[in-house]
Amino acid sequence: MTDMRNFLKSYNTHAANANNEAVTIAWNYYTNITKENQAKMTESDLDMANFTKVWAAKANQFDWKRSDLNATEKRQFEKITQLGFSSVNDTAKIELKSNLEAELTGIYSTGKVCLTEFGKGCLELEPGLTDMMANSRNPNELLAAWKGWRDQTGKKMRTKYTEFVNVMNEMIKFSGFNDTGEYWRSWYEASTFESDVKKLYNELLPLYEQLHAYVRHKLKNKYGTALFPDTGHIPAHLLGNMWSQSWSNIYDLLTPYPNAISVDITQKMKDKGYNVTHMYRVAEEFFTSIGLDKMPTSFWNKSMLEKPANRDVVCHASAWDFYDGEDVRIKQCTSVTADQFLTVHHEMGHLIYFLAYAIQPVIFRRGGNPGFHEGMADIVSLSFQTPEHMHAIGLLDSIPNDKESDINFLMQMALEKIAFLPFGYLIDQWRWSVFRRETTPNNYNANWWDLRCGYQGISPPVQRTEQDFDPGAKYHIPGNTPYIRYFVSFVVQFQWHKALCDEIGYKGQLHRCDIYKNKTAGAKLRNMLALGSSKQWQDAMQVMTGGRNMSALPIIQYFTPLIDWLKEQNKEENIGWSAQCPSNIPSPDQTNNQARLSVSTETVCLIIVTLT
Ligand SMILES: C[C@H](N[C@H](C(=O)O)[C@@H]1CCCN1C(=O)[C@@H](N)CC(=O)O)C(=O)N1CCC[C@H]1C(=O)O
Ligand SMILES: [Zn+2]
Repeated sequence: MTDMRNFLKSYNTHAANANNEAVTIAWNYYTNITKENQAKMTESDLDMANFTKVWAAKANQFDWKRSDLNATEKRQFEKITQLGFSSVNDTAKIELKSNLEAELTGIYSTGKVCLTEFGKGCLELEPGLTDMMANSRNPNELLAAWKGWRDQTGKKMRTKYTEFVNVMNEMIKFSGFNDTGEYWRSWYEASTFESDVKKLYNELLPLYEQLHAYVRHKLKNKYGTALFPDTGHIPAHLLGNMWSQSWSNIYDLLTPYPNAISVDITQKMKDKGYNVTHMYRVAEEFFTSIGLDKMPTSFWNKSMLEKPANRDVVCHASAWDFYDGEDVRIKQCTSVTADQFLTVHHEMGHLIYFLAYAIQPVIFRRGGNPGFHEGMADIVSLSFQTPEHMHAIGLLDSIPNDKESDINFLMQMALEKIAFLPFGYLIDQWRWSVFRRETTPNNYNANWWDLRCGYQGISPPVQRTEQDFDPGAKYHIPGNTPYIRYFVSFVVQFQWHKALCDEIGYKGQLHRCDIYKNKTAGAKLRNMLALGSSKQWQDAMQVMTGGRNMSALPIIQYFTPLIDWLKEQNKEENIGWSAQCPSNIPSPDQTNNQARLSVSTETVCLIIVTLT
């Protein structure tokens, strides 16, 4: 027994060092994309795979399953002996997987789109193309950015991604999984996980359908019905976001009551002279106000909070744990916008989780499940965006209490949280089907768009073929980060928000609850966070909510006032869209002619005005 306990202590010390080394080498690549740093990361991946194998073999020398170790000690052995991709003995496969992932992430992170016909020069995704998708109201410009990004990223990844899927599936077989998707789903420790999320999606679909119908109606008013297919889909490039996953940036086209109060966080931040550092200080102050940790000094010295001028980096924001209980970092090409401010809170939420479970043995320094980590990253956003909180931090002059302003606020939240649900759900529906070989390279893109049209009710603004590889235009596909975690997060964060608001005795409407400065709320949250993955997530859920399962009821309760309003607005609307994508999608040259025509029309008008 003591030798097993000594083994666990020894593992813990070695694993902390091994993880710290591996994360540092990965950090060097992600903050400086070079062939040399990629090679070092591949070397490190080989070392990590070897470390995992060696220590799993040592662990299995003990008859730990039949020992009288306690449940938590046995759970440590169980996790130490889970080999994942490391079980394969063929180092060539480990190297291939590592290089493909680095190259795919590199293609994504260095993609540039030259929009000379719109006088924009060559733009990177952040901030150039992201800002354009958010702020342009010119459909031709939006189409050029939307198509250009897919041409410069996904289109260049198709062959590598096919290889990537094959090598991952070959490797994971050695750990007893049929395919990579089955391995990824095993992290949720529930044999019914796939049907559980499907059930949640169906419970939430009515909310999304109402929002979709309202937004489609408003966008038709703005852009004219000619752009919209008669199948009920919304063209993907009009929703303010490169992937149509969050619609907050087109709120100005959707405002329910323009004469009532709306919170324009971007403008307010600019008015108040916010800079990047201040955004992080404000986010940190939220967490400390509820009794959670402040950022260690090393965070400020070692993070990459702005895009460096002189080298290629992976700009997609991320949170990094260096497994020494103190060194936690954010890598983000931060700019002063509302979206970015939310991401700052998101990434810092991950860091708060890292710091809270640093008390755990290294093998347990993970979220209760990956969706829990994302839920913690987002939970503060439900308090932080309330008019109450905006007023508390000086971004709103007074707290509006009229019905119209309340609907305006709920609309803003729905454009962020309801709009996301089908997107969060479908990414891994596609990937799981690829790993299962139900989706194969000759229908990668067709199946992707079947899901995008079917679940999201959006359509491609220009014809797509199997020369394209649109999944590759979304970070998590080349970056190989599973995505169902975000769908889980968008459900559980509302369960936790309700639980925290109940705990602090809040009696108002859930969507106006702000846990800011409430130490009771922070203490309850910390109790769950500190568990890490030492317990099954259902136990952690019980700590937070008293129940053991995911539930759609809190998010439905939160948005009910808006859904009732939307049903009123949508009385004349055909709710929903056809399951298949529209058949009459314009071809690229048709859209080019449209673009030339619209530019020339503008020019002609200008000449007439000048001549008269
Ligand atoms: C902007 C955010 N970046 C991810 C995140 O923070 O989750 C990054 C990249 C992938 C994993 N990751 C991490 O930082 C992990 N190390 C966190 C952990 O430790 O588990 C992101 O991708 N988001 C936020 C909302 C929806 C989604 C999107 O933008 O589509
Ligand atoms: Zn996250």
